[in-house]
Amino acid sequence: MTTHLLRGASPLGGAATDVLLADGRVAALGADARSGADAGTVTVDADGLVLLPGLVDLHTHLREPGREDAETVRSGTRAAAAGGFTAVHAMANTSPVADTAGVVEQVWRLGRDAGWVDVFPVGAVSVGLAGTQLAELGAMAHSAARVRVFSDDGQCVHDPVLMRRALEYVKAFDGVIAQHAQEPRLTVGAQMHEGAVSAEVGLAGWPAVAEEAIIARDVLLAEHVGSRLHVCHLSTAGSVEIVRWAKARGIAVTAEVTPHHLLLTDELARTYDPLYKVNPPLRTAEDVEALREALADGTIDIVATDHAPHTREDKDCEWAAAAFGMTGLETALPIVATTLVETGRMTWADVARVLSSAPARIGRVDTGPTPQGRPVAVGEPANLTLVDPAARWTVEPRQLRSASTNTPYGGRELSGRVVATFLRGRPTVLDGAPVDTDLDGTDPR
Ligand SMILES: NC(=O)N[C@@H](CC(=O)O)C(=O)O
Repeated sequence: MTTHLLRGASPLGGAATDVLLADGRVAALGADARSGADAGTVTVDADGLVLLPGLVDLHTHLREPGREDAETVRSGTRAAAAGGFTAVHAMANTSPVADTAGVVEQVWRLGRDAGWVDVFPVGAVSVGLAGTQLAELGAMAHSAARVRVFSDDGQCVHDPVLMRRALEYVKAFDGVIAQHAQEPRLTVGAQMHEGAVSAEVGLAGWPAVAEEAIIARDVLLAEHVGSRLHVCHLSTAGSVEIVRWAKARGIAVTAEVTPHHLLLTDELARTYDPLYKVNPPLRTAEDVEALREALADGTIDIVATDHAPHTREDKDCEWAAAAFGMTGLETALPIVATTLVETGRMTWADVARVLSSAPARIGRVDTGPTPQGRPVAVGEPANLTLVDPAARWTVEPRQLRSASTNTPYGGRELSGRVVATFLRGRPTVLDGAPVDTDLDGTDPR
């Protein structure tokens, strides 16, 4: 395998050094890296670039099997690599649902064959996401896909008995239940955040309490059974308060926030453009500020994209008829850089934590056959991302690599750009573009 020398890279934004990648690992740093290079080594000019551990997404919708018109494992993971990711967890709301060992193994194999990032399938909690009968959690955990994260995402596990059983069951293999916190009876027909804007624009509201009531119940359930709970996409200031309380009490809860909930507000619903329709909904500026603060102070553990690609037919229609969701893999890091690093509230080391080491740890993929989210250190797998922190760029939806174009950021200027991504020492992205020819040369679109 070709060796690479990253010249003048700044690991986690620290002092510049040279980094040698050989045999899939970080082989040497500094002067040792230079002396370890040989005639066949490819040099990458990393002057002024921040070197991060490869990003790990705990919440990606890849749509395969079933909705390959919106995204395939191949197209979604290529977009992920372009966004600096070396691993994604693929959500279970596919068709068929990933609720058996067979389906999770299929998704895992598709990911391995595509070769862009490691794909770790998420298993459904309930059969068919129907919320009534526990899925084959053990069979999925012991399959080749080694599932550790279970979620009915898109649906809430609203039955407290089922949730309790799921929390108890996954303890046997150190799994975690990732809850989509949405009380269904409080959100029947809901279209957007319930508040002043929903009243003005006349769309059915989705109260903050519908999220907060489930989180409050679930942290208490997790405490009661002594199991791990992960809360997906926190969107309200009240949710932050509950998670803060639960952590102070020693409950084993972790939480994520999406890039869009760190940046966008319900004011955008005034456009009636379904690009801004998402589950959970965009909230108020006060909620956005509480989420930023909670990410910076560690109450929220990670940023997860909730990349939710949808076809033009499913998004280019009137608001009430449109699907919930927005793409996010290629804009996640720049949004964190723009909202939190550029403003001095987080360092690049913090970014490495919230977008790599912490999600890998929660998903239990920091160990095992293909460890992710490891430190940038000699001997560790060379899953790495080079970022230009000074780059400013304007999002052009057609230039993004997802098979779907439902990004809410078109025309928006962001800071920070992924220049290169390495998966076990092999470049998947160079000069900001996916390295198609090193793989099998096919363009998924
Ligand atoms: N996050 C979203 O808005 N959409 C998700 C599922 C969901 O509804 O949570 C999707 O799969 O499209």
